[in-house]
Amino acid sequence: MLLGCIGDDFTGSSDLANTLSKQGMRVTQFSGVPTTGAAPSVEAGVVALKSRSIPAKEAVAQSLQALEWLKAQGCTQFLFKYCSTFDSTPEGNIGPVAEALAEALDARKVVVCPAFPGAGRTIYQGHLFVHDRLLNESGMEHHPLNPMTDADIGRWLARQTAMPIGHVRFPEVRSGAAAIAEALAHADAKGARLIVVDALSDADLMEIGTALDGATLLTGGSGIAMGLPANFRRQGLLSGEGSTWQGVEGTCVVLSGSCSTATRGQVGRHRDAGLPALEITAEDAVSGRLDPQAIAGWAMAQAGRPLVFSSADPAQVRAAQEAYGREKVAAAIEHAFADIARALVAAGIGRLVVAGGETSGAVVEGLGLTALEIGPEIAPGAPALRSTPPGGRPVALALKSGNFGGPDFFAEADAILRGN
Ligand SMILES: Nc1ncnc2c1ncn2[C@@H]1O[C@H](COP(=O)(O)OP(=O)(O)O)[C@@H](O)[C@H]1O
Ligand SMILES: O=C(O)[C@@H](O)C(=O)COP(=O)(O)O
Repeated sequence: MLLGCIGDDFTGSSDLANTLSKQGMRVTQFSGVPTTGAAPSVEAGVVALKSRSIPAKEAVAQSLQALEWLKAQGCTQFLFKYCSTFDSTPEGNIGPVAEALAEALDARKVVVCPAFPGAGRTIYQGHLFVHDRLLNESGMEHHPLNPMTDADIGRWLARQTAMPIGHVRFPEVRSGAAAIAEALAHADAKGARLIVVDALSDADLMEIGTALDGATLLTGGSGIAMGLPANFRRQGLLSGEGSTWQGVEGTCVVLSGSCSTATRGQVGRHRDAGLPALEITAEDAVSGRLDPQAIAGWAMAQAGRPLVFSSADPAQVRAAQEAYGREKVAAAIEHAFADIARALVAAGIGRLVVAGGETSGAVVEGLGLTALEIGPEIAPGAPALRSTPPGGRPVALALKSGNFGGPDFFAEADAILRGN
Protein backbone atom coordinates (compact mmCIF):
# COMPACT_ATOMS: atom_id res chain seq x y z
CA MET A 1 0.00 0.00 0.00
CA LEU A 2 1.39 3.40 -0.99
CA LEU A 3 -1.11 5.96 0.24
CA GLY A 4 -2.74 5.57 3.64
CA CYS A 5 -5.92 7.57 4.23
CA ILE A 6 -7.96 8.17 7.35
CA GLY A 7 -11.52 9.37 6.73
CA ASP A 8 -13.58 10.89 9.53
CA ASP A 9 -16.84 9.48 8.19
CA PHE A 10 -18.06 6.81 5.80
CA THR A 11 -19.54 8.86 2.96
CA GLY A 12 -16.50 11.11 3.01
CA SER A 13 -14.25 8.07 2.82
CA SER A 14 -16.10 6.73 -0.21
CA ASP A 15 -15.85 10.20 -1.79
CA LEU A 16 -12.07 10.03 -1.35
CA ALA A 17 -11.89 6.43 -2.57
CA ASN A 18 -13.83 7.52 -5.65
CA THR A 19 -11.36 10.33 -6.41
CA LEU A 20 -8.34 8.05 -6.07
CA SER A 21 -9.98 5.28 -8.10
CA LYS A 22 -10.89 7.72 -10.92
CA GLN A 23 -7.25 8.82 -10.99
CA GLY A 24 -6.16 5.22 -11.52
CA MET A 25 -5.25 3.85 -8.10
CA ARG A 26 -6.52 0.49 -6.81
CA VAL A 27 -8.44 1.50 -3.70
CA THR A 28 -10.15 -0.35 -0.87
CA GLN A 29 -12.26 1.33 1.79
CA PHE A 30 -12.05 -0.32 5.21
CA SER A 31 -14.71 0.15 7.87
CA GLY A 32 -12.83 1.01 11.02
CA VAL A 33 -9.28 -0.14 11.67
CA PRO A 34 -8.89 -3.64 10.21
CA THR A 35 -7.68 -6.46 12.41
CA THR A 36 -5.84 -8.19 9.55
CA GLY A 37 -3.47 -6.98 6.83
CA ALA A 38 -4.67 -5.60 3.49
CA ALA A 39 -4.42 -7.51 0.21
CA PRO A 40 -1.09 -6.81 -1.54
CA SER A 41 -2.93 -5.42 -4.61
CA VAL A 42 -4.30 -2.42 -2.67
CA GLU A 43 -2.45 0.77 -3.67
CA ALA A 44 -4.48 3.23 -1.59
CA GLY A 45 -6.30 2.23 1.58
CA VAL A 46 -9.00 4.39 3.13
CA VAL A 47 -9.73 3.60 6.77
CA ALA A 48 -13.23 4.98 7.35
CA LEU A 49 -13.81 6.04 10.92
CA LYS A 50 -16.95 7.49 12.43
CA SER A 51 -14.95 10.10 14.26
CA ARG A 52 -16.35 13.38 13.01
CA SER A 53 -18.81 13.94 15.83
CA ILE A 54 -17.38 11.98 18.76
CA PRO A 55 -15.35 13.54 21.62
CA ALA A 56 -12.01 14.89 20.31
CA LYS A 57 -9.95 12.59 22.55
CA GLU A 58 -11.61 9.50 21.10
CA ALA A 59 -11.26 10.81 17.55
CA VAL A 60 -7.52 11.31 18.15
CA ALA A 61 -7.10 7.82 19.64
CA GLN A 62 -8.92 6.13 16.74
CA SER A 63 -7.03 8.17 14.13
CA LEU A 64 -3.67 7.26 15.67
CA GLN A 65 -4.68 3.60 15.69
CA ALA A 66 -5.59 3.87 12.00
CA LEU A 67 -2.23 5.54 11.34
CA GLU A 68 -0.36 2.67 13.00
CA TRP A 69 -2.21 0.12 10.86
CA LEU A 70 -1.54 2.09 7.65
CA LYS A 71 2.13 2.40 8.56
CA ALA A 72 2.26 -1.36 9.08
CA GLN A 73 0.87 -1.80 5.52
CA GLY A 74 3.91 0.05 4.18
CA CYS A 75 2.33 3.43 3.36
CA THR A 76 4.74 6.31 2.83
CA GLN A 77 2.23 9.13 2.52
CA PHE A 78 -0.81 9.78 4.75
CA LEU A 79 -3.97 11.74 4.15
CA PHE A 80 -6.53 12.84 6.74
CA LYS A 81 -9.87 13.28 4.96
CA TYR A 82 -12.60 15.47 6.46
CA CYS A 83 -15.62 17.16 5.00
CA SER A 84 -15.43 19.69 2.17
CA THR A 85 -17.65 21.87 4.36
CA PHE A 86 -15.09 21.49 7.19
CA ASP A 87 -17.70 19.86 9.46
CA SER A 88 -16.46 20.30 13.02
CA THR A 89 -17.28 22.13 16.23
CA PRO A 90 -15.13 24.67 18.10
CA GLU A 91 -13.75 21.68 20.09
CA GLY A 92 -12.77 19.61 17.06
CA ASN A 93 -12.26 17.20 15.62
CA ILE A 94 -10.27 18.42 12.61
CA GLY A 95 -7.69 20.44 14.57
CA PRO A 96 -6.96 17.88 17.31
CA VAL A 97 -6.68 14.97 14.84
CA ALA A 98 -4.49 16.92 12.38
CA GLU A 99 -2.27 18.00 15.26
CA ALA A 100 -1.94 14.47 16.65
CA LEU A 101 -1.12 12.98 13.23
CA ALA A 102 1.41 15.74 12.53
CA GLU A 103 3.12 15.08 15.87
CA ALA A 104 3.09 11.31 15.40
CA LEU A 105 4.66 11.60 11.94
CA ASP A 106 6.82 14.57 12.83
CA ALA A 107 5.29 16.17 9.75
CA ARG A 108 5.77 19.82 8.81
CA LYS A 109 4.02 21.92 6.12
CA VAL A 110 0.75 20.08 6.71
CA VAL A 111 -1.74 21.33 4.13
CA VAL A 112 -5.34 22.06 5.17
CA CYS A 113 -7.49 22.21 2.04
CA PRO A 114 -11.16 21.20 2.11
CA ALA A 115 -11.75 22.42 -1.49
CA PHE A 116 -13.92 20.27 -3.76
CA PRO A 117 -14.65 22.44 -6.81
CA GLY A 118 -16.70 19.67 -8.50
CA ALA A 119 -19.20 19.98 -5.64
CA GLY A 120 -18.95 23.80 -5.49
CA ARG A 121 -16.55 24.01 -2.52
CA THR A 122 -13.72 26.49 -3.11
CA ILE A 123 -11.31 28.36 -0.86
CA TYR A 124 -10.32 31.96 -1.49
CA GLN A 125 -8.53 34.30 0.93
CA GLY A 126 -8.71 31.43 3.42
CA HIS A 127 -12.53 31.46 3.33
CA LEU A 128 -14.62 28.46 2.33
CA PHE A 129 -17.41 28.94 -0.20
CA VAL A 130 -20.22 26.55 -1.15
CA HIS A 131 -21.02 27.60 -4.71
CA ASP A 132 -21.47 31.39 -4.47
CA ARG A 133 -22.20 31.54 -0.71
CA LEU A 134 -19.82 31.71 2.21
CA LEU A 135 -19.94 28.47 4.23
CA ASN A 136 -21.84 30.14 7.08
CA GLU A 137 -24.60 31.25 4.66
CA SER A 138 -24.81 28.01 2.71
CA GLY A 139 -27.30 26.09 4.86
CA MET A 140 -24.43 24.46 6.79
CA GLU A 141 -25.11 26.91 9.62
CA HIS A 142 -28.17 24.71 10.35
CA HIS A 143 -26.35 21.35 10.41
CA PRO A 144 -27.84 19.12 13.15
CA LEU A 145 -24.46 18.12 14.64
CA ASN A 146 -21.90 20.75 13.61
CA PRO A 147 -23.44 24.08 12.64
CA MET A 148 -20.79 25.89 10.57
CA THR A 149 -21.03 29.52 11.58
CA ASP A 150 -17.65 30.81 10.33
CA ALA A 151 -16.21 30.53 6.81
CA ASP A 152 -12.68 31.57 7.84
CA ILE A 153 -10.93 28.19 7.94
CA GLY A 154 -7.82 29.40 9.79
CA ARG A 155 -9.93 31.13 12.45
CA TRP A 156 -12.19 28.08 12.93
CA LEU A 157 -9.16 25.80 13.13
CA ALA A 158 -7.46 28.09 15.66
CA ARG A 159 -10.35 27.40 18.05
CA GLN A 160 -9.56 23.68 17.86
CA THR A 161 -5.77 23.57 18.05
CA ALA A 162 -2.84 25.59 19.36
CA MET A 163 -0.66 24.45 16.44
CA PRO A 164 0.51 27.52 14.46
CA ILE A 165 -1.57 28.10 11.33
CA GLY A 166 -0.39 29.58 8.03
CA HIS A 167 -1.95 30.38 4.66
CA VAL A 168 -0.92 29.93 1.02
CA ARG A 169 -2.82 32.47 -1.06
CA PHE A 170 -4.45 32.05 -4.43
CA PRO A 171 -1.83 33.95 -6.52
CA GLU A 172 0.84 31.41 -5.42
CA VAL A 173 -1.52 28.52 -6.08
CA ARG A 174 -2.38 29.77 -9.57
CA SER A 175 1.35 30.12 -10.31
CA GLY A 176 1.73 26.34 -10.10
CA ALA A 177 3.45 23.55 -8.17
CA ALA A 178 6.87 25.18 -7.78
CA ALA A 179 5.36 28.41 -6.41
CA ILE A 180 3.12 26.41 -4.06
CA ALA A 181 6.10 24.43 -2.75
CA GLU A 182 7.97 27.67 -2.20
CA ALA A 183 5.02 29.28 -0.39
CA LEU A 184 4.68 26.21 1.86
CA ALA A 185 8.40 26.40 2.69
CA HIS A 186 8.00 30.11 3.45
CA ALA A 187 5.05 29.48 5.80
CA ASP A 188 7.06 26.70 7.46
CA ALA A 189 10.02 29.03 7.97
CA LYS A 190 7.66 31.45 9.71
CA GLY A 191 6.70 28.66 12.11
CA ALA A 192 3.33 27.59 10.66
CA ARG A 193 2.61 23.89 11.00
CA LEU A 194 -0.93 23.62 9.57
CA ILE A 195 -1.24 25.59 6.34
CA VAL A 196 -4.58 26.55 4.77
CA VAL A 197 -4.24 26.53 0.98
CA ASP A 198 -6.59 28.39 -1.38
CA ALA A 199 -7.98 26.45 -4.35
CA LEU A 200 -10.65 27.35 -6.90
CA SER A 201 -10.44 24.62 -9.52
CA ASP A 202 -9.41 21.03 -10.16
CA ALA A 203 -6.37 22.42 -12.01
CA ASP A 204 -5.32 24.17 -8.77
CA LEU A 205 -5.71 20.89 -6.87
CA MET A 206 -3.59 19.04 -9.43
CA GLU A 207 -0.81 21.61 -8.95
CA ILE A 208 -1.13 21.37 -5.16
CA GLY A 209 -0.93 17.56 -5.52
CA THR A 210 2.27 17.86 -7.55
CA ALA A 211 3.73 20.19 -4.92
CA LEU A 212 2.89 17.58 -2.27
CA ASP A 213 4.88 14.77 -3.91
CA GLY A 214 6.68 13.09 -1.01
CA ALA A 215 4.86 15.08 1.72
CA THR A 216 4.33 12.82 4.71
CA LEU A 217 0.94 14.17 5.79
CA LEU A 218 -1.76 16.19 4.12
CA THR A 219 -5.31 16.97 5.14
CA GLY A 220 -8.41 18.04 3.30
CA GLY A 221 -11.52 17.09 1.36
CA SER A 222 -11.34 14.52 -1.41
CA GLY A 223 -10.05 17.19 -3.82
CA ILE A 224 -6.67 17.29 -2.12
CA ALA A 225 -6.09 13.71 -3.35
CA MET A 226 -6.64 14.49 -7.04
CA GLY A 227 -3.01 15.12 -7.91
CA LEU A 228 -1.44 12.38 -5.76
CA PRO A 229 -1.87 9.28 -7.99
CA ALA A 230 0.16 11.03 -10.75
CA ASN A 231 3.09 11.33 -8.33
CA PHE A 232 3.06 7.57 -7.71
CA ARG A 233 2.54 6.88 -11.44
CA ARG A 234 5.56 9.02 -12.35
CA GLN A 235 7.63 6.79 -10.08
CA GLY A 236 6.28 3.67 -11.83
CA LEU A 237 4.52 2.46 -8.66
CA LEU A 238 0.96 1.92 -9.99
CA SER A 239 -0.22 -1.32 -11.60
CA GLY A 240 -2.76 0.39 -13.90
CA GLU A 241 -5.30 -2.40 -13.28
CA GLY A 242 -8.95 -1.31 -13.08
CA SER A 243 -11.72 -2.15 -10.63
CA THR A 244 -13.54 -5.50 -10.76
CA TRP A 245 -16.77 -4.13 -9.22
CA GLN A 246 -20.10 -5.72 -10.24
CA GLY A 247 -23.72 -4.61 -9.74
CA VAL A 248 -26.36 -6.58 -7.80
CA GLU A 249 -29.97 -7.41 -8.81
CA GLY A 250 -32.87 -7.59 -6.32
CA THR A 251 -34.72 -5.10 -4.17
CA CYS A 252 -33.37 -1.58 -3.71
CA VAL A 253 -34.21 0.41 -0.56
CA VAL A 254 -33.22 3.98 0.27
CA LEU A 255 -32.50 4.98 3.89
CA SER A 256 -32.16 8.70 4.52
CA GLY A 257 -31.12 10.19 7.86
CA SER A 258 -29.58 13.29 6.30
CA CYS A 259 -31.31 16.62 6.90
CA SER A 260 -29.07 18.51 4.47
CA THR A 261 -30.54 20.67 1.73
CA ALA A 262 -29.63 18.38 -1.20
CA THR A 263 -31.01 15.28 0.52
CA ARG A 264 -34.27 17.00 1.42
CA GLY A 265 -34.61 17.87 -2.29
CA GLN A 266 -34.02 14.22 -3.24
CA VAL A 267 -36.57 13.02 -0.67
CA GLY A 268 -39.03 15.62 -2.04
CA ARG A 269 -38.47 14.43 -5.63
CA HIS A 270 -39.04 10.80 -4.59
CA ARG A 271 -42.28 11.63 -2.77
CA ASP A 272 -43.54 13.93 -5.55
CA ALA A 273 -43.09 11.02 -7.96
CA GLY A 274 -45.52 9.01 -5.80
CA LEU A 275 -42.90 6.38 -4.92
CA PRO A 276 -43.33 4.49 -1.61
CA ALA A 277 -42.01 6.43 1.37
CA LEU A 278 -42.16 5.92 5.13
CA GLU A 279 -41.20 8.60 7.64
CA ILE A 280 -39.44 7.93 10.93
CA THR A 281 -39.93 10.80 13.35
CA ALA A 282 -37.47 11.76 16.06
CA GLU A 283 -40.17 10.98 18.60
CA ASP A 284 -40.69 7.46 17.21
CA ALA A 285 -36.96 6.76 17.40
CA VAL A 286 -36.37 8.20 20.87
CA SER A 287 -39.42 6.51 22.38
CA GLY A 288 -38.24 3.10 21.13
CA ARG A 289 -41.64 2.60 19.45
CA LEU A 290 -40.06 1.70 16.11
CA ASP A 291 -40.19 -1.85 14.88
CA PRO A 292 -37.25 -2.32 12.47
CA GLN A 293 -38.51 -5.75 11.35
CA ALA A 294 -41.90 -4.32 10.45
CA ILE A 295 -40.31 -1.39 8.59
CA ALA A 296 -38.07 -3.77 6.65
CA GLY A 297 -41.10 -5.97 5.93
CA TRP A 298 -42.99 -2.93 4.63
CA ALA A 299 -40.04 -1.99 2.37
CA MET A 300 -39.64 -5.52 0.99
CA ALA A 301 -43.35 -5.61 0.09
CA GLN A 302 -43.21 -2.41 -2.00
CA ALA A 303 -42.92 -2.26 -5.74
CA GLY A 304 -40.45 0.38 -6.91
CA ARG A 305 -37.74 1.82 -4.74
CA PRO A 306 -39.05 2.35 -1.18
CA LEU A 307 -37.62 5.13 0.93
CA VAL A 308 -37.42 5.18 4.74
CA PHE A 309 -36.49 8.66 5.92
CA SER A 310 -36.11 10.86 8.98
CA SER A 311 -34.90 13.82 6.91
CA ALA A 312 -36.56 16.93 8.27
CA ASP A 313 -36.26 20.69 7.88
CA PRO A 314 -34.20 22.84 10.29
CA ALA A 315 -37.23 23.88 12.39
CA GLN A 316 -38.28 20.25 12.98
CA VAL A 317 -34.70 19.22 13.77
CA ARG A 318 -34.35 22.10 16.25
CA ALA A 319 -37.65 21.19 17.96
CA ALA A 320 -36.59 17.53 18.31
CA GLN A 321 -33.18 18.50 19.69
CA GLU A 322 -34.74 20.89 22.20
CA ALA A 323 -37.17 18.20 23.32
CA TYR A 324 -34.72 15.28 23.64
CA GLY A 325 -31.14 16.57 23.33
CA ARG A 326 -29.00 16.61 20.19
CA GLU A 327 -26.91 13.51 20.86
CA LYS A 328 -29.84 11.46 22.07
CA VAL A 329 -31.95 12.10 18.95
CA ALA A 330 -29.02 11.52 16.60
CA ALA A 331 -28.07 8.26 18.32
CA ALA A 332 -31.65 6.98 18.40
CA ILE A 333 -32.20 7.68 14.70
CA GLU A 334 -28.83 6.26 13.65
CA HIS A 335 -29.52 3.17 15.73
CA ALA A 336 -32.92 2.76 14.08
CA PHE A 337 -31.40 2.94 10.58
CA ALA A 338 -28.73 0.38 11.50
CA ASP A 339 -31.41 -2.02 12.79
CA ILE A 340 -33.56 -1.52 9.69
CA ALA A 341 -30.56 -2.13 7.41
CA ARG A 342 -29.78 -5.37 9.27
CA ALA A 343 -33.35 -6.54 8.87
CA LEU A 344 -33.30 -5.64 5.16
CA VAL A 345 -30.09 -7.57 4.55
CA ALA A 346 -31.47 -10.55 6.46
CA ALA A 347 -34.50 -10.37 4.16
CA GLY A 348 -32.22 -10.61 1.11
CA ILE A 349 -32.03 -7.03 -0.17
CA GLY A 350 -29.72 -6.47 -3.19
CA ARG A 351 -29.06 -2.73 -3.19
CA LEU A 352 -29.02 -0.13 -0.44
CA VAL A 353 -28.79 3.62 -0.91
CA VAL A 354 -27.97 5.51 2.30
CA ALA A 355 -28.10 9.30 2.59
CA GLY A 356 -26.06 10.99 5.31
CA GLY A 357 -22.51 10.54 6.59
CA GLU A 358 -23.30 9.63 10.18
CA THR A 359 -26.26 7.59 9.01
CA SER A 360 -24.04 5.68 6.56
CA GLY A 361 -21.50 5.03 9.30
CA ALA A 362 -24.18 3.59 11.53
CA VAL A 363 -25.53 1.38 8.73
CA VAL A 364 -22.13 0.06 7.58
CA GLU A 365 -21.08 -0.67 11.17
CA GLY A 366 -24.47 -2.22 11.90
CA LEU A 367 -24.09 -4.54 8.92
CA GLY A 368 -20.57 -5.52 9.99
CA LEU A 369 -19.10 -4.63 6.57
CA THR A 370 -15.33 -4.59 6.85
CA ALA A 371 -14.10 -3.78 3.33
CA LEU A 372 -15.91 -2.07 0.47
CA GLU A 373 -14.94 -2.38 -3.17
CA ILE A 374 -15.14 0.85 -5.17
CA GLY A 375 -17.19 0.89 -8.39
CA PRO A 376 -18.30 3.53 -10.90
CA GLU A 377 -19.20 7.08 -9.92
CA ILE A 378 -22.91 7.82 -9.41
CA ALA A 379 -22.49 11.57 -8.84
CA PRO A 380 -19.43 13.67 -7.96
CA GLY A 381 -18.16 12.34 -4.63
CA ALA A 382 -20.48 9.32 -4.55
CA PRO A 383 -19.26 6.01 -6.00
CA ALA A 384 -21.04 2.68 -6.21
CA LEU A 385 -19.72 0.27 -3.56
CA ARG A 386 -20.01 -3.46 -3.01
CA SER A 387 -19.50 -5.57 0.05
CA THR A 388 -20.59 -8.87 1.54
CA PRO A 389 -22.02 -8.84 5.08
CA PRO A 390 -20.78 -11.68 7.33
CA GLY A 391 -22.69 -14.82 6.39
CA GLY A 392 -24.75 -12.97 3.76
CA ARG A 393 -24.93 -12.27 0.03
CA PRO A 394 -23.17 -9.36 -1.71
CA VAL A 395 -24.90 -6.00 -1.44
CA ALA A 396 -24.31 -3.02 -3.73
CA LEU A 397 -24.35 0.23 -1.80
CA ALA A 398 -24.29 3.96 -2.27
CA LEU A 399 -23.27 6.03 0.76
CA LYS A 400 -24.28 9.56 -0.09
CA SER A 401 -23.03 12.63 1.66
CA GLY A 402 -25.90 14.88 2.69
CA ASN A 403 -25.10 17.62 0.25
CA PHE A 404 -24.11 15.53 -2.75
CA GLY A 405 -26.09 14.43 -5.77
CA GLY A 406 -28.75 16.01 -7.97
CA PRO A 407 -32.50 15.75 -7.30
CA ASP A 408 -32.72 12.31 -8.99
CA PHE A 409 -29.80 10.79 -7.11
CA PHE A 410 -31.85 7.92 -5.62
CA ALA A 411 -33.01 6.73 -9.07
CA GLU A 412 -29.55 7.18 -10.57
CA ALA A 413 -27.95 5.23 -7.74
CA ASP A 414 -30.48 2.40 -8.09
CA ALA A 415 -29.68 2.00 -11.80
CA ILE A 416 -25.90 2.09 -11.38
CA LEU A 417 -25.94 -0.25 -8.38
CA ARG A 418 -27.85 -2.78 -10.50
CA GLY A 419 -24.98 -2.60 -12.96
CA ASN A 420 -26.87 -0.73 -15.72
N1 LIG B 1 -35.62 14.35 12.15
C1 LIG B 1 -34.43 14.49 12.75
N2 LIG B 1 -34.32 15.26 13.86
C2 LIG B 1 -33.11 15.40 14.48
N3 LIG B 1 -31.96 14.81 14.07
C3 LIG B 1 -32.04 14.02 12.97
C4 LIG B 1 -33.27 13.83 12.27
N4 LIG B 1 -33.04 13.00 11.23
C5 LIG B 1 -31.74 12.69 11.29
N5 LIG B 1 -31.12 13.29 12.32
C6 LIG B 1 -29.72 13.17 12.71
O1 LIG B 1 -28.98 14.17 11.99
C7 LIG B 1 -27.69 13.66 11.68
C8 LIG B 1 -27.48 13.85 10.18
O2 LIG B 1 -26.14 13.64 9.91
P1 LIG B 1 -25.64 12.81 8.66
O3 LIG B 1 -26.26 11.45 8.60
O4 LIG B 1 -24.15 12.88 8.70
O5 LIG B 1 -26.18 13.64 7.43
P2 LIG B 1 -25.39 14.69 6.50
O6 LIG B 1 -24.55 13.85 5.59
O7 LIG B 1 -26.48 15.42 5.81
O8 LIG B 1 -24.55 15.53 7.41
C9 LIG B 1 -27.66 12.19 12.08
O9 LIG B 1 -27.00 12.04 13.31
C10 LIG B 1 -29.14 11.86 12.22
O10 LIG B 1 -29.38 10.80 13.12
O1 LIG C 1 -16.11 16.19 1.61
C1 LIG C 1 -17.31 16.02 1.54
O2 LIG C 1 -18.13 16.94 1.35
C2 LIG C 1 -17.84 14.62 1.72
O3 LIG C 1 -16.90 13.69 1.34
C3 LIG C 1 -18.19 14.41 3.14
O4 LIG C 1 -17.33 14.20 3.98
C4 LIG C 1 -19.60 14.50 3.43
O5 LIG C 1 -20.00 14.33 4.77
P1 LIG C 1 -21.58 14.26 5.11
O6 LIG C 1 -22.22 15.47 4.50
O7 LIG C 1 -21.73 14.20 6.58
O8 LIG C 1 -22.07 13.01 4.45
